[in-house]
Amino acid sequence: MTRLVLIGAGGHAKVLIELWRALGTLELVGCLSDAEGPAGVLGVPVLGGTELLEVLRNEGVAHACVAVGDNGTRERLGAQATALGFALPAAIHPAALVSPSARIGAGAQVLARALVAADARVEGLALLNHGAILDHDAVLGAAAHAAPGSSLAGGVRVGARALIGVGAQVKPGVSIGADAVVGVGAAVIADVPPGATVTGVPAQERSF
Ligand SMILES: CC(=O)SCCNC(=O)CCNC(=O)[C@H](O)C(C)(C)COP(=O)(O)OP(=O)(O)OC[C@H]1O[C@@H](n2cnc3c(N)ncnc32)[C@H](O)[C@@H]1OP(=O)(O)O
Repeated sequence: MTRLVLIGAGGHAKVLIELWRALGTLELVGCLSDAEGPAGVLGVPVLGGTELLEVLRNEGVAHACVAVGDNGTRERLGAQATALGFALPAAIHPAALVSPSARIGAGAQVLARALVAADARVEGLALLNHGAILDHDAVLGAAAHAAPGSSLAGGVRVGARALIGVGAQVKPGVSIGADAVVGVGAAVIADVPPGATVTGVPAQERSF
């Protein structure tokens, strides 16, 4: 069976271990983590830090999955793995609903109960978390994250590395800039500039 290394060993790694086990298509050889932590995650050994990526690649492990919630870190580690020659398969939970006309990029993650509707696009290393909705023609940008239960309506565009908080709602056609943050439970009814943080109903920009 094709072997895959998981980069990350925290909470998001647990979710992805269970996703890959549910799919049953790849063998998990272990997790890598640069942080101090336990020797294993849900029965998968932590082999060491990311310096082992090159060793594993040389041993013939050809697939990697970046199991890190932070968007910038996920993007950086994804680029590192790609540069070493790893393929980053999209992780799509068997209980997700993905339209046949949707497109899912390399290393993207679509978790259980998430919905990707007609002609929507999940770009590389983006994360559509549990129960999140990416409706028709919407785009979740590279390494962006739509948190659990968030809803991105038709034609919404989310820029690279943006975070849409848990349960947030975004009006049809709205654009969210790169690196923006939408707070938990916000209702976004107007475009959000790159790097801005918005909260509340209706969402308003505020500095933290
Ligand atoms: C599987 C998973 O867990 S995925 C997890 C995905 N992550 C998320 O959804 C988290 C999104 N992050 C948030 O919503 C955060 O609260 C942020 C980014 C908006 C603000 O975070 P912080 O800078 O840490 O703010 P902090 O908690 O210190 O609160 C600062 C102020 O903002 C208010 N505030 C914080 N979040 C919100 C919110 N979502 N809506 C309204 N007000 C908020 C606080 O009440 C506080 O108000 P005050 O200054 O009047 O007392």
